[in-house]
Amino acid sequence: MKNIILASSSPRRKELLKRYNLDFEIIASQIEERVLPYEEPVQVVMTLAFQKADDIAKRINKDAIVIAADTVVYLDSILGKPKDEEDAFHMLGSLSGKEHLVITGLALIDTSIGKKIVDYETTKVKFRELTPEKIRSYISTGEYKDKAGAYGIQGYGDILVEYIIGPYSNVVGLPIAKLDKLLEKHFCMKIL
Ligand SMILES: Cc1cn([C@H]2C[C@H](O)[C@@H](COP(=O)(O)OP(=O)(O)OP(=O)(O)O)O2)c(=O)[nH]c1=O
Repeated sequence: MKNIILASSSPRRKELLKRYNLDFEIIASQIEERVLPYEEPVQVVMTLAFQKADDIAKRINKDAIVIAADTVVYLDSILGKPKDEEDAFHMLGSLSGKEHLVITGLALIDTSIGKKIVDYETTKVKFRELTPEKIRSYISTGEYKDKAGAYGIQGYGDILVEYIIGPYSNVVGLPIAKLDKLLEKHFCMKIL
């Protein structure tokens, strides 16, 4: 069995991967996540996921498969993590009553042979019409922090969502089915 390294500081990614039949180590990448305004969201998440995986692949001195991901919310423009409560208020207000996309880039690097695979997954999420009171109540839970689009569907944020089309784990930050497919196809490995 190959060594697996999850290059992530995200507790959500760790929890999603821990459910499966896979021993892995966590080493968070230190890259500065810079989004250029003219880039397409798919390009952005794949580039950032690759930079995270590559950062760790270059720093470790052993054979391993390094897995990294990057998630953004997209509605006319890219919504990353909110800077503060006001930013979260504006983000959630702009998502109210509309469909948006959650896009996660996934990067896998096998350091033993230098193989690099980058892909992405998309999930459509429709929000309810949200009153300013509802948005404020949600923000007061504190769960908006550190999450793309200022919500977490896995927590109180579920109350904001009317429906989703596509994989749930992708919204939480690690598209498990896509990861399994890529591992199977390119690295002859399964996570279940
Ligand atoms: C939309 C949404 C995002 N998120 C999270 C997933 C990601 O952790 C975060 C997006 O930030 P990312 O920059 O993708 O990841 P991160 O900084 O948390 O972790 P790392 O780069 O070290 O891997 O938003 C949820 O947890 N639930 C949701 O419903």
